[in-house]
Amino acid sequence: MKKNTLFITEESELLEEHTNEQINLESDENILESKETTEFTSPTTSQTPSQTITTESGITLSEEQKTIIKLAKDGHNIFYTGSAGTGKSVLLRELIKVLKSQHGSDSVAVTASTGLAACNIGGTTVHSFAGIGLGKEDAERLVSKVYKSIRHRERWKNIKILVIDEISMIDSSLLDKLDYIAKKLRKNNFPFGGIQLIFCGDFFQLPPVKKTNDPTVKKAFESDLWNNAFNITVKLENVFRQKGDLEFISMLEKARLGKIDDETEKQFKQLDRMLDNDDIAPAQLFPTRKEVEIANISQLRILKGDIYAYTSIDGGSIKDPKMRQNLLENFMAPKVLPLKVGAQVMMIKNVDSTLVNGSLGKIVAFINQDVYAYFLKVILSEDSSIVSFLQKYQDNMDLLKLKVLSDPSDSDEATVRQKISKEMFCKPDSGAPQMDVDELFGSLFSTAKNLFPEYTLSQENLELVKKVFSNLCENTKHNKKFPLVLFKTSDLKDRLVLVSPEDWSIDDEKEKVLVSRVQLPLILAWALSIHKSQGQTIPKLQIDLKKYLK
Ligand SMILES: Nc1ncnc2c1ncn2[C@@H]1O[C@H](COP(=O)(O)OP(=O)(O)OP(=O)(O)O)[C@@H](O)[C@H]1O
Repeated sequence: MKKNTLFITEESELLEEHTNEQINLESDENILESKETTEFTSPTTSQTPSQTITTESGITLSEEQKTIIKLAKDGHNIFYTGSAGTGKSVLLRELIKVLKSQHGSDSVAVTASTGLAACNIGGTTVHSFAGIGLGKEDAERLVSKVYKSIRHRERWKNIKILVIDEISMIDSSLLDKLDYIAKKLRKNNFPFGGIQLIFCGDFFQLPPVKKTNDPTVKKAFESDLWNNAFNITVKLENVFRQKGDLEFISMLEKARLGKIDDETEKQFKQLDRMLDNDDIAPAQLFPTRKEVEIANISQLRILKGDIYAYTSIDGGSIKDPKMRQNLLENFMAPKVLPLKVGAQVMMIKNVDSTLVNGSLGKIVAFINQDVYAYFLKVILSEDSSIVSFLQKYQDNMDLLKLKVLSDPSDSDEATVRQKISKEMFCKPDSGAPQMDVDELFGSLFSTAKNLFPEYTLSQENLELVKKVFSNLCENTKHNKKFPLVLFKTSDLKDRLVLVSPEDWSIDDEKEKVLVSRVQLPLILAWALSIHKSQGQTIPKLQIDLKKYLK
């Protein structure tokens, strides 16, 4: 098998120990390692300008990013890495798009080591894709488990490419088990039964999760598979996140390598300052879930007003409480989500290209879907059309009813279960805190005014709108209220969204739901765990580095 290594740096020392001759060190220069072949050209030395690739979100890919796309299209197994902010995720999203259009959607399995990382690239967890449940059994048992599920068996047989993001969080034994399953099911002894592999991640970031200090947990590159599978390793060099700030990039690189000298330490200490606390407060990072919870709840307490707590609807066939609890903890969404007007929250699903998993926002109000539909219609109407709209609306209050739940004609078991759980979640809630109607009206319309400065209503129409609004609030006061959130989207615009519930589930190999949860796709976000922050571009951050600096 050909071995090529692009952009080798100190990081490779770590890999090298475990990969014998396969990864060649070339620490001084970022040039193509060409001992065995010169088939590929290093992006930095490329003489021929290649075609521009612009992603859906308008990013123009760099030469090094484009080279990886070319290598992937040519069918190579690739592991690509790079420090934080080098555009690994941006590249991966584009790669997935290109490979799907080349091979067809069903041929490309898009996975990641954790649910959050998977959500970032529109995929599933490796465990869920593979049909191995928790994957604790030995390889032989896992093969027979997967074999029993037609869906998973067929999936393994039919895919041509397997993408795994955040590979640093997968341990070597799981990777070797997956390799074994693929070989057996595909009756093919090539690595992963001949499936093309695209792995991405940074081994200097989070390691595999282990419950105790288990010394047997090894990193993915220590697996048997790694040695045999990868003929290309690429390290992205260009840091985009802190683009232009070469000094800061160099400080981060030293921290990443654990080589902080006195000068760098001084520079880090100089960053200790108050940040602007305008619309979004800096998110604080903590290592444990408990610390995150304490920090968020104490911020919530500072806000005035009542707490609106959303309790999830959980289902699934597993009855053993401990096992159930363990599985439910895999979901990002908490059992109880306490919120207040003014609370800082994070979206935990990808809604579209700008409102994504990781978008931060603030709660403006809690309103029901009827009030929201009315509010939207009013702020999107011209002053001149308001009177006729109000007339029609009062004649037929159903005019604006939002269709939130899925169509009942979708009748497979999972859809029905999801629909019933969502309906339960949305059922009238007479105990919910009631907001003063004048105050609510004022807050909604001042938010609208900030979003659409040109929006105007004559005093007379404003009175009419308010009267209908008050009646509507009174008539629907027991309807379930949802948080109306003003998000900062990834293109740095403000966007107002009424957040409705989502469904998460873990299935077994026969597609039976083991555990499921319906909850709002939000978490409190003044404080975040280091795990949840992995892979996200957070605009403002506060970190306690005392433990790490002298
Ligand atoms: N070619 C590019 N040109 C300009 N900006 C880019 C490019 N590629 C990525 N970016 C920007 O750089 C930032 C970091 O990108 P991305 O999240 O993909 O990096 P990453 O390597 O996955 O980081 P992490 O390891 O922290 O997850 C994002 O804001 C992204 O929009």
